[in-house]
Amino acid sequence: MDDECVFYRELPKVELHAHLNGSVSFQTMEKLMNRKPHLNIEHSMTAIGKGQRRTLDECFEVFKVIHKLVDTEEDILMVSKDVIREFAEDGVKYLELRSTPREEQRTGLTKTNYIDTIIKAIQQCKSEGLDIDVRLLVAIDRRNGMEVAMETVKLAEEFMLSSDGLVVGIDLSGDPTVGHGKYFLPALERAKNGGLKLSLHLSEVQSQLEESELLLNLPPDRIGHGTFLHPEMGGSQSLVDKVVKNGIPLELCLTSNIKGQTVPMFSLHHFKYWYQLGHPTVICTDDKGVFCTDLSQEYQLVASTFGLSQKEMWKLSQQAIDCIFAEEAVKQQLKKKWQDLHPQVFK
Ligand SMILES: CC(C)=CCNc1ncnc2c1ncn2[C@@H]1O[C@H](COP(=O)(O)O)[C@@H](O)[C@H]1O
Ligand SMILES: [Zn+2]
Repeated sequence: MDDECVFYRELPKVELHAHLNGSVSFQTMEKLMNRKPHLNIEHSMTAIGKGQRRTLDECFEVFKVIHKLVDTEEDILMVSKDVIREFAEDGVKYLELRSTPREEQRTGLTKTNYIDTIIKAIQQCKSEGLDIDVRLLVAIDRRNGMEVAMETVKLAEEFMLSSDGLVVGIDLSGDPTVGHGKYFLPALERAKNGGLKLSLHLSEVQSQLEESELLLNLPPDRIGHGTFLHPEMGGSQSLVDKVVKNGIPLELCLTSNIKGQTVPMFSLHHFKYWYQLGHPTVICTDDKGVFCTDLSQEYQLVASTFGLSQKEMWKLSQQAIDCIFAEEAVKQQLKKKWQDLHPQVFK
């Protein structure tokens, strides 16, 4: 590893946009494939390698394959623990995982068990002494419609009350070309009123002005991607104004956007636009397994693409602490941790 790599790995980081089943590493995938050899699934079907690009449709096909491999409580426990360990090894000190609760008739998996198992994994990692604070966002997949969305919110509410602060919010994700955001407003409003934080995939693809306008009125607590919000990308000044006025942080995932072809090249990534505005942005991975990346690589990529210094990158990782969904006391603990680690990272 060269000095730059070492710096970005040692840099303490906050990861706020990581889909559990998109974050499964090559090594964990190997274990899953060995558990289910009859499925005949190969690595080329679950990840998009270096230099490769796929259409959005093709990317969403990948998740269907992964879901076949992860369909028992045992799988979910292993996947969750491996993903948490890998983020910890990469220098992530605070992680918000997100995942869509699934039921599988074949294996008897229920949505409640699904969430319970992820919580169990978080607790086990904690008791093993891993230096990472992990929280969970329960995800709504747009493909499943408004009724399932409402059920999901109710389930998340129950877990928010019973999980000792581990379940902190709701994510709206899934294929952005399916359905319309307006159908999810009642569920999202209920979540917000009940004390769940909202992170919404917004303007991930072009021509979603009306949907973005509606969803921004909630307003959400964070935005995933927001690729097409600003006027140069076919968005509008009114959308930008709403985001800025409400100080809504953006979760930005460079490799994901390049490999999913919503952004043509790194130098044209909307990180630049929002960073120049001085608006809070958080660098994230989205799906580190599918896109073959990790958070330290994403930080290094931002630094090299936009010519930011190590000091500026430190500031970015530190400012991400203010965007987390966990309570104020956790923010204070993390700020102290960053202070303590500073001399070691800049030795
Ligand atoms: C296609 C592409 C470029 C992916 C990146 N952008 C994404 N946009 C919207 N939803 C996503 C994305 N990546 C993952 N997800 C959601 O996360 C799920 C996988 O994680 P999980 O099963 O919820 O644990 C997917 O089925 C999908 O609902
Ligand atoms: Zn995402």
